[in-house]
Amino acid sequence: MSAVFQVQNLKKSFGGLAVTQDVSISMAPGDRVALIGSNGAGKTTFVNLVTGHLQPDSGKVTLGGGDVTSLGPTKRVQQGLVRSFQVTRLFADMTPQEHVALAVLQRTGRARRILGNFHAMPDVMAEVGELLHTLGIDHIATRKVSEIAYGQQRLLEIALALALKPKVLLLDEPAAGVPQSDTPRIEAALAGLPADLAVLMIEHDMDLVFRFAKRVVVLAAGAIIFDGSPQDVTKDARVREAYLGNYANDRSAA
Ligand SMILES: Nc1ncnc2c1ncn2[C@@H]1O[C@H](COP(=O)(O)OP(=O)(O)OP(=O)(O)O)[C@@H](O)[C@H]1O
Repeated sequence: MSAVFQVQNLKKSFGGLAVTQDVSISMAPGDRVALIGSNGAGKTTFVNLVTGHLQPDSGKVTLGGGDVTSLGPTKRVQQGLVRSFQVTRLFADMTPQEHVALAVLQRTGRARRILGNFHAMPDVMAEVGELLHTLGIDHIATRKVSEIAYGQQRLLEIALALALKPKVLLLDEPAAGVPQSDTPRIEAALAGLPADLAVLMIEHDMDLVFRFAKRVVVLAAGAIIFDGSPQDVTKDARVREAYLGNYANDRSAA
């Protein structure tokens, strides 16, 4: 299938430090890719280059075949490249329903009529209901964010990203900070993401990576050292040395 998202030969240095070194990744609709790497490997910088929060020194980012390298974050979102919102950007006094309604209104160019009467807009209410249902948080739709569990807030982040109808979704550690007892809910939500959406997930939890990803990309010192199947990643000598170490040994012993 042809690529919906491509990064070609991306480079970025901070002073003398090359943080992104000739990185190329291509994703097709429906891809489920995990980006892993140790602390300081360059994952956050890579995501910021992709979203437009940072400009590369050289290289190209294309979305649906169009070059978006010189576009800022807002334009990239409008074209379908969406990063999940962060819990820190949720409003404590607003409900999940209001958050998602606002995102839908924004996407459909009706944000000026903010919240006032979205209850009277059947299309908005239907979409909000469906999204909250997809993420398994419809039962807390009208509670304040300050009253819902952290794991539910993280699911709301994903609902907000989906409300923008992305073609490519970047998920930044969706299970980080979520109690172990709630991670199955996050995994179920991830399993229910739209089949044609390309998803790139940055994640440290290797169990989640192996359950979610069909492909794993490993960054080390700003460069891609592996891009392949989850089965092969644990066998790769460079990956074991740079990152997986004990995890790979445990899995092969199991
Ligand atoms: N604005 C900046 N100025 C200078 N150096 C930076 C800047 N941003 C990141 N770096 C450096 O670039 C390297 C990669 O950082 P980055 O945050 O991208 O890694 P990471 O893989 O996301 O790490 P973590 O998992 O800890 O978030 C680090 O050595 C970091 O100190």
